[in-house]
This record gives sequence, structure tokens and C-alpha cells, in this order.
Amino acid sequence: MNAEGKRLAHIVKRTHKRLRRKYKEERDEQTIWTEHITREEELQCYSNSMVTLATQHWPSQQVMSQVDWCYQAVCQYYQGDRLSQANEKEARKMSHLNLSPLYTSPQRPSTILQVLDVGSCYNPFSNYPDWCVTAIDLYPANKSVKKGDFLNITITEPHNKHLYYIDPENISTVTPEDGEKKMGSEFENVKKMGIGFEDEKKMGSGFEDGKKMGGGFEDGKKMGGGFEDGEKMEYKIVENSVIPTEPNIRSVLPTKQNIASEIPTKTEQPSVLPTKTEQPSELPTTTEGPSVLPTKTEQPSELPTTIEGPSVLPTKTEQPSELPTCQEIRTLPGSFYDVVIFSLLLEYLPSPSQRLACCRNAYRVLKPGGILALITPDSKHQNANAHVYKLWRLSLSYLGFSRVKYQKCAHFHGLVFRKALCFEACLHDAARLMQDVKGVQVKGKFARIDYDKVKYEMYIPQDFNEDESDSEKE
Ligand SMILES: C[S@@+](CC[C@H](N)C(=O)[O-])C[C@H]1O[C@@H](n2cnc3c(N)ncnc32)[C@H](O)[C@@H]1O
Repeated sequence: MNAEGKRLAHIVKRTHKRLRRKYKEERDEQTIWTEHITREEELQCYSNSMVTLATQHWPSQQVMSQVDWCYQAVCQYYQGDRLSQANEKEARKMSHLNLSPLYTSPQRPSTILQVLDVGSCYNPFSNYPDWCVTAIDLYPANKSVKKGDFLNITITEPHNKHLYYIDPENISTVTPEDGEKKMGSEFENVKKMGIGFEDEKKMGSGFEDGKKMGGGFEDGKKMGGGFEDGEKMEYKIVENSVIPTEPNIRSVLPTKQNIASEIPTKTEQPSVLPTKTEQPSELPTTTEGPSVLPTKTEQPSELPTTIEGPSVLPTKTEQPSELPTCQEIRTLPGSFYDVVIFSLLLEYLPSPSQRLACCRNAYRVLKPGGILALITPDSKHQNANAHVYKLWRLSLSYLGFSRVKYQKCAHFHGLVFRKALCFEACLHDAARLMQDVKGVQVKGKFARIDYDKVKYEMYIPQDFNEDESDSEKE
């Protein structure tokens, strides 16, 4: 990479490092994040650098870009054999464990794919004609990207009546009694499920002693999904309903803007408001979609009858010099997307629990059988950080994801996880994976990993670098 490319890469990595350093020093992720997202100048500088770096400096040195990798992986899943293979594999697993699916097997979508690109920056996936991309970023580099913080997004109820929703966050933080008080009749549908583990320890009702389960971090924050192998637990399946938890309450405090956000009802009109200059683009295949609020500078003129289709990729010569007039997104529909993409997103987030909170939100917006494509930078040898990515698989199993694909490319790892049809089967996987990772003798920097936190946290190799000479690609 030439000197200009290195300078831009330095600007991008400088932000990541500053946030991680601050988190290491202060440990107060909420305050750090709330303060960070108001640093307009730094966000703008990052955004400008990132788009130029990615569009003008990386392509020349890459065999396959992260964008191409994601696209191919998604095509393999939806157009190739991967979807039916994953369905079959899961069916076999359920039959072996004598479990039933919560969702019916997804079929290949006959319409275009609904794709959510989180941390999109410049909307690199916008020119794939068979994708309808919702691109969001803290600081969009062009108008086709909506401004939004995925850590602070409100996720609305699934529109499809046949969808069940498990909220892993509520596994350990709501007692049935609390639930009844909070949710009323929705909790009438709660089913109790016990899970037999290979070691024959049973995970049954966790409320016998009247205490809330799991959860406690050293700092006293409540955590979701806390259950040890063989520990007793209970989770809830609420038919037709998302349990409306405050989004990421333990990782990021809601901003004032969030409080103002509205959850659209089923009868509401399509929820994207165009800017004055914008014309609704292509005809959608559905009227559902993310709810977008105009920024202060925009005045919504009239309600469109369509949601926005893919928009135009900026040309290589484009230099976004200032924040474009972009729309702001505060709510996203639950169980709506076929694909969620986190391309080089997780490294931006300073705390391991914020990274997992993002994955939890991805789970909530994905359709059953939908996939989360993760790209994480690493130019080192495949095995150098392999242990960390094993832990990703484990953390994501606890959320209800199963792995579909993994590949180490020259400068990144590419991973695809699917929102599994059977949550319990994922917990079985998690128990097995936990035994595997604990059984491995890890030396060096990864030896200090606390496996009890892997259910709530997602590490990246840079978390363990004392000197922050990180492995991100130059
Ligand atoms: C390294 S860039 C990746 C850009 C693009 N996805 C790519 O692959 O080239 C990371 C982006 O994530 C965005 N981001 C970080 N945290 C975010 C959040 N909580 N919500 C939305 N965007 C976020 C940043 O603003 C930044 O533009």
C-alpha cells in the first residue's frame, strides 16, 4: 500500500485503538460510547478515510475483497446448496436429540433478499441487483446510507404471525412473575423447556429458589443468558411477540433520540420517509421495512408507497467532504432480514459485551434461517488467532446461531452463522464447544480468557495486545 493508503489506515485504526484504550482504562463502555458518537469531527474524518481506503487503496492489493467474499457466501447459502444442507443438518441434529424446531425450515426466498449492512460506511453492497440493502452507519459516507447506531436501535415486533421469538436477554433477567406483570397475556404462551445435556445434567426450571438466574457481572450489571453447563435454566418462547427489552440497556445507555423513537404498529403505512429530493426507487416486494426518521434538516413531504431499493454506489472519484443529508434510522423490524452483514464492524466496538450486543440485535432482526455474515480483519496466519474465533462460535451458539461457513482469507476471516431453527440444539452445541475450548491448553496472551464470560462477551485478538500492535490489515 502506498503512503497515502497507510495514512488513511492509520486514521481508521487510531479510532479503534483510542476506544479500546479508553475502555481498558475506564471500563465504562456506556460513557465511552455516548461520548464517542458525539465526536463529529473524528467520525467524519474516519468516514472520509474509510471510504477512500476501501474504494481506492484496498482493491489493488486484494485477491478477494471482503465485499466479494460476503456476496459469494450469501449466494452460496441462498442460491447454492448451503441452505438445504443447513436445514438437513439441523433436522438430523434435532432428531438425534429428540428436539422440535421452533420455526419451520426456511426456503430459498423467491424475491430479492433483504440485507442489513451494519457499519456500512459507504454502502459497498448497493449495486447487487438481487439485494435490497438497508445500510446503516454512525456516520454515513453518502446519502444511500442511513445514520443509525445499531447498539441503540429499537427492534420492533415481527410482522409474521407465525414467527416465534426467543429473546436470549430475557433468559435470566425476567422471572415468570415479573413477566406476567410486564407483559400480561403475552406470557400465557410461555412454554417451559428442559434440556438434557450429553453429560446428562438437566437444564430445567431455574426459578425454584425464587432467585433470578445468571447474570451478575463483577460490576453488578445484569447480564442475559447466564447458565452454566448443567446449571438449571429456563427460557421463554413467546408466540407472535418480541419481548420488548430496552435495547442494550447494559451496554449502552439510550440517547435522547432513542427515547423519541416510535415503534410502528402492524397497520401503519410503510415507514420510510423520503427526503425532498429523493425519489422512491424500485418497487419493493414487501411493505415492511425499517423505520427511518428524517434528520433535522429534512422535512418529510409525503409518505411514499414503497420502501427504498438499493441505491447508487459512489464513484471512486467521489470524496465525501461533509456529512451528506442522510436519513436517520431508529427502529428496525424484527425477524425481517434474510442477511445481516457486519463487515469490519466488531473491531470498532471497544468492549466485548458491545460486540455481543450487536450480534444479539442481528439475531433479533434476522428471519429464522437467515444469516449473519461476519468479516474481521487479520493478516496473520490462520492459526494465530484461531482460539478467539472458536470462542466466537461458542458465544454465538449461546445466542441461537449455528455456523454455516468459515474461511481464512489473506487479510480477513469470513464467517457465516445462521439463526438456527432450534434454539435448544444450539445450546447443546454450546455445551460441547465449551468443553472443547476448555480442554485446549492455551498458552500466551489467550491463556487469561475467562470462559465464564464467553456467553456475554466477544473478544477480538486486539483485546489481548498489551501494546496494541494489532493484526488489522495495513
Ligand atoms: C471499518 S468500517 C467498515 C466499513 C465497511 N463495512 C467495509 O467493510 O468497508 C466500520 C464502520 O462501522 C461503523 N459503526 C461502528 N459502530 C457502529 C454502530 N454501533 N452502528 C452503526 N455503525 C457502526 C463505523 O462508523 C464505521 O463506518
